[in-house]
Amino acid sequence: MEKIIVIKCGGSMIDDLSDKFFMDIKQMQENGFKPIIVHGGGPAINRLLENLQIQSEFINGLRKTTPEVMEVVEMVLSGSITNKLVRSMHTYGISAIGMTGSDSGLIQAEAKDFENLGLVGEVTTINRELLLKLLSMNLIPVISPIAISENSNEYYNVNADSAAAAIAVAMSAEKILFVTDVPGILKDQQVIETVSQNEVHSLIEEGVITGGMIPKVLAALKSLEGGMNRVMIVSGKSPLYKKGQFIGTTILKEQKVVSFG
Ligand SMILES: Nc1ncnc2c1ncn2[C@@H]1O[C@H](COP(=O)(O)OP(=O)(O)O)[C@@H](O)[C@H]1O
Ligand SMILES: CC(=O)N[C@@H](CCC(=O)OP(=O)(O)O)C(=O)O
Repeated sequence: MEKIIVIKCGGSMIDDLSDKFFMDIKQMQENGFKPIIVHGGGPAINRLLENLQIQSEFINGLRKTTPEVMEVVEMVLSGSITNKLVRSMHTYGISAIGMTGSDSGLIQAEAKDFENLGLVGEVTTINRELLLKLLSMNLIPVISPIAISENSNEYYNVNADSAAAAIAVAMSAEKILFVTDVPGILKDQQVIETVSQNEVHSLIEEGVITGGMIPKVLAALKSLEGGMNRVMIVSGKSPLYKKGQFIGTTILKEQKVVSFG
């Protein structure tokens, strides 16, 4: 099996990705890893909506998506950000191919809660074969989290963290990295190096994890439940790894205590 690594690039630092970030991706490929990039773009969507004077609101970290908002979401994610990222990768000599999740049913979804959230999608299926084919050609897929319904009649806005988690699980990836604008989960301004599933829930309840970090850690937990073993939150503003180790917060599966006798 290929050593697939899913890298979710958050919109929070997509314009500030360091040279080292791209060089690290190249290095991963040279070390035999097959990266798949899934990107977000929340802040850029906010800016264009504001310029167009279109109101939008977040409910539990998810953008309520009317058809009008959806047009802007697609324009920014698939029209602008995917292409920019692919061009940057080419500048560093990395062969990448930009795709939206609705290409060839790459990400299929259904409405999460149409009444309250409109066109927000929950992933149901990933076109695994398509991604495997692209990876076998040594291309890095750069995916925007727009999904399509099973009957292709509807398209959906999927939170990029959940899209990345669904892809990592479907591809049986070795690792998923949530690349964001902070060096990991912070508590009292210090990075927490490792945290268990239960501790994550406590950190949310205590109000340590808030805002955009909530959908990220929930997606991280979902990927652990889906069978992933290595889940990390790392910064895109600094090198991804040092001395062969990724730098950031590792979210660990709860260890089951087995008692004998
Ligand atoms: N405990 C925490 N540790 C680190 N960041 C946190 C925490 N709680 C909330 N955050 C916020 O989460 C943000 C990252 O989420 P978000 O802005 O959605 O990023 P992205 O666009 O990369 O997905 C950080 O910039 C920070 O403001
Ligand atoms: C449903 C939903 O909220 N979709 C997100 C998709 C982009 C995203 O997730 O971007 P970040 O990674 O920068 O947060 C949105 O509309 O902002």
